[in-house]
Amino acid sequence: DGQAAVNSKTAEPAIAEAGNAEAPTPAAAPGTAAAVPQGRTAPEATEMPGVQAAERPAGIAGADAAEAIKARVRALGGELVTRERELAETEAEYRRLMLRAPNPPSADTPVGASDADNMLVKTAGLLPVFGFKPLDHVELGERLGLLDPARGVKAGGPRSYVLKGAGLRLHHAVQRLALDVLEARGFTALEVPVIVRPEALERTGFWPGGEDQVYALTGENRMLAGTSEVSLVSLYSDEIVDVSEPIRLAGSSPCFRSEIGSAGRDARGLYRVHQFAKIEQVVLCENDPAVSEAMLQDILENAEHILRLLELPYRVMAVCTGDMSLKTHKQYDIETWMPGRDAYGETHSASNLLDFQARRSNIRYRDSEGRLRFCHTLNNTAVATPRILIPLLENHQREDGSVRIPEALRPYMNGLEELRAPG
Ligand SMILES: Nc1ncnc2c1ncn2[C@@H]1O[C@H](COS(=O)(=O)NC(=O)[C@@H](N)CO)[C@@H](O)[C@H]1O
Repeated sequence: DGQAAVNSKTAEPAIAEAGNAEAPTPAAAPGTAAAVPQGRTAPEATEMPGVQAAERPAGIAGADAAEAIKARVRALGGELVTRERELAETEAEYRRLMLRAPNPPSADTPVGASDADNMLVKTAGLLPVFGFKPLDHVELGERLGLLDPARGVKAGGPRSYVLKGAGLRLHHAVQRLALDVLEARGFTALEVPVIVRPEALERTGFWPGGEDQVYALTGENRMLAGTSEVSLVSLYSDEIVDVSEPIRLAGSSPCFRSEIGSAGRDARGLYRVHQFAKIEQVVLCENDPAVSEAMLQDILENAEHILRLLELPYRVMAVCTGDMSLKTHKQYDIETWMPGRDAYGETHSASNLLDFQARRSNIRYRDSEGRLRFCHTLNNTAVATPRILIPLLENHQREDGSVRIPEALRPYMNGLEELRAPG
């Protein structure tokens, strides 16, 4: 479900040069237009580089020489204007191309063409064995009074849903559980903007390319973010941060996606909808592949821990090159068993972006030698709902159509231990 990347149509701060994050703004050569404050003429020609400081001629000859030099200055001024326009055009083209330069995949990323080439890393939890034909989440949800898909469509059109009663409480419970797990693991819980500026999408690598995945607000230069990752990373843009301890952020937000290109895929139920909720993990750390690799394992484990608390069987996949978006260096997806599909379905996506986002967002830190370096950034889903309700309902269903609530979730459901059909 990641978002890919292509054309940019928005203003964009310059991409800092590779490697020299401390690149000072190049001082214009003395006497050139850039160095001459507005409204002043260039200093005496003899101070101009490249113009021979001729011997000061005496008398009439001197007047001719002065004229010649003034003509030269005018000519240089005209050439300067041309050169500066060419430079601006070249820099704009350079930035346009750099915005499309993909992040190199890690050496251990499987090479492949599509998700079919993703590699199994591990499976966890036992698949349920039902002594009966299991119902899918839509049937379960309607019988238990948790969903009302038909009425959702009336309001929102296709790929809309309605959560009702205990269905809504489950939706909140899984988010509260995820937030508690993350806060206990040093994450700061945040609610952040979902209405975002185009720059935020470009500086986090969703644009150029993901324009059609995003809903735009008519008449305003604002979009609805598909994930709070956009705002969480942008919180620190253009800042020098302290990552002596990694910065761990837990974002809670609705997410909006046009799902252009998904056509009729997963059109039934809660799997692929235009609006959903997610608790998002974002980490900023120092520019050290060993550190960000360790952080990737951390945020993966956080998600696995939540799945174990929900007592859901899952597997971890190493995502291949052909299934990664341009901003990703290394990615794992977690797929959770969905009996209604008799298959695993993606529920989490964990990525290490190295300095790809930090470079575009200009997020730096001072290393032990005092040098300014771009951070590494990572993200992973902690929980995305209502999609997670699919395995939650389907794996824990009983023959009588009731659904057991996992122990760890009960405190968030007022102690409720199971869901039963009303009446
Ligand atoms: N259209 C959708 N409907 C319901 N859930 C979705 C939809 N798109 C994505 N999700 C859920 O959100 C999770 C994360 O989405 S993602 O695009 O793969 N990755 C991100 O957004 C990253 N920021 C990590 O969370 C997915 O694994 C899936 O569980």
